[in-house]
Amino acid sequence: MTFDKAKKVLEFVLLKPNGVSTKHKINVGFDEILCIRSTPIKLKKGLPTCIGKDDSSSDTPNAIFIYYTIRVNVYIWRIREAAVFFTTTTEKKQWEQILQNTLKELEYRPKNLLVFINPYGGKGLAKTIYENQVAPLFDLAGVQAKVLLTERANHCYEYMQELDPETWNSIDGIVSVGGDGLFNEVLCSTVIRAQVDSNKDITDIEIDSLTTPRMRFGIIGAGSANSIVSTVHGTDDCSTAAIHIAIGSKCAVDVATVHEGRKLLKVSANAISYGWLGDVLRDSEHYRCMGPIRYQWSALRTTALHPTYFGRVSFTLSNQPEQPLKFPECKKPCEICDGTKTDSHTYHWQTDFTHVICCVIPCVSPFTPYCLAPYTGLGDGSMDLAMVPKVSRCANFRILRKVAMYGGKGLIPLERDLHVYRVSRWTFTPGALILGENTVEPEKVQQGAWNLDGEILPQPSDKALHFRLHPRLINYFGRELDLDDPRYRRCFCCYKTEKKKSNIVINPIE
Ligand SMILES: Nc1ncnc2c1ncn2[C@@H]1O[C@H](COP(=O)(O)OP(=O)(O)OP(=O)(O)O)[C@@H](O)[C@H]1O
Repeated sequence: MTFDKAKKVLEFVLLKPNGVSTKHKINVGFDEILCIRSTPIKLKKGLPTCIGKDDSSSDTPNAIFIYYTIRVNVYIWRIREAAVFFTTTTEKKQWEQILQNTLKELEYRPKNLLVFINPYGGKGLAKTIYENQVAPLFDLAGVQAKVLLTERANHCYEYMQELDPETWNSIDGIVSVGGDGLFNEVLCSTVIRAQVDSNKDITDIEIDSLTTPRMRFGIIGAGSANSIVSTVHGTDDCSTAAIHIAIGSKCAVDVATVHEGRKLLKVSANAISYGWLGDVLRDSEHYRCMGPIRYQWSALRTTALHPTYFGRVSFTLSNQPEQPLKFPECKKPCEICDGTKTDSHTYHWQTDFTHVICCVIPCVSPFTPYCLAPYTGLGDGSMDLAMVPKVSRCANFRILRKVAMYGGKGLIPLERDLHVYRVSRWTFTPGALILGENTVEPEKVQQGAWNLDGEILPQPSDKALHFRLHPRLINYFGRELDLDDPRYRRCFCCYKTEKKKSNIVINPIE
């Protein structure tokens, strides 16, 4: 074993009985080492089963056991053991001390975590998943975790708002064991508190920038959709997520804030949608007793009902194009086209919409395994806004089927009804507000509901909603994937045409 202190890398070379080195060697970076122990643990399929106390007085006085993480395939991470034997106990102790000290010096390793478990999320297995698959890894890495079982909706939001400053400042990471809804509570609460602590007014949509919370976020996917965790790691495998938390992986993620005038409604790090997707979520709430299958049932019902909503989407592109964009015409009368009203955004489109979908991150979920927004990234400083005007039931079904089976990527060249833009902020003005002065009964204009990271938000008939992106606002326990790694190229056509990141395509649209 050789230790490169400058690069913080261990090189293991397997020796022949005569001391000559073989070709078998591996390099292990310290940021991939979970722990170093005097006593071994039992691993089953790359995961710890029985840990036991690390006691140097046990029967392996001349050995140390190094547990490091490996990527077993494109998505899944597991643990491996390297047992190193020394000729004397003194030599072993010297090595052990040097390695343990180097491990302690790693600045990104979390020491204190706050863990929220929603015992009723998804299939109700969150607590079991935490105890069996997550806690042993945290124990191995020596991470202290304070665990709280949520008792009601908003419990963890309130808990974090009321946390005393000393505890708040000692937390290195917040882990939610549940679905996207629980994570959204954690996200909103942390982002809001970070702004209060730094005297920033988060309700002001024009604010220069928000303060990045000092703690990182982690999700153990124990909910129904687990979209955010699947997007970050390319999988919702709980042990993979736990390994990234334990070794302190770090990546920055974009976040959007949702405003109604001077009121902050939500903070989102996933997908915001109006029309069909919002209605599916609203309808699915009536069928919670069916479990995760309720989404498929409500999708069928909503497709049959086929709602469309009149409104105006105005937006500002994240990068100005060289040539002005061409748009389909607005549904008349449009006050902005007529010149009777001005708009703070560069572009607008007023029509009847079947879908308005904004993705802050690519959005991998069981229903969109190939990404809803394949051309956006986790922390690329932009969100993708997709609009589909009123289309027939058949056309809508075709669009949904293509997204589910091939992802959003295949849809863009094929569907002329789909309009996608890379934006930094946008506004939705509901039909009733536009028609206010021109209709006798604006309240009779139908309003849909928003699906905000899997939570329902009804669209008020008399207020516009504003959305603003805050690039790389939060840090997540995950890795920026190496796009040039050949393992991401899964088939010949992908290899030839583009770089693949799990199932997320990175090349932006030119
Ligand atoms: N103990 C609890 N009882 C009831 N609701 C809770 C509890 N804890 C959290 N919640 C709320 O339940 C909602 C859904 O939780 P979560 O996301 O964990 O599970 P889910 O069933 O997978 O939902 P989703 O459909 O959002 O994925 C969250 O908005 C959260 O605020």
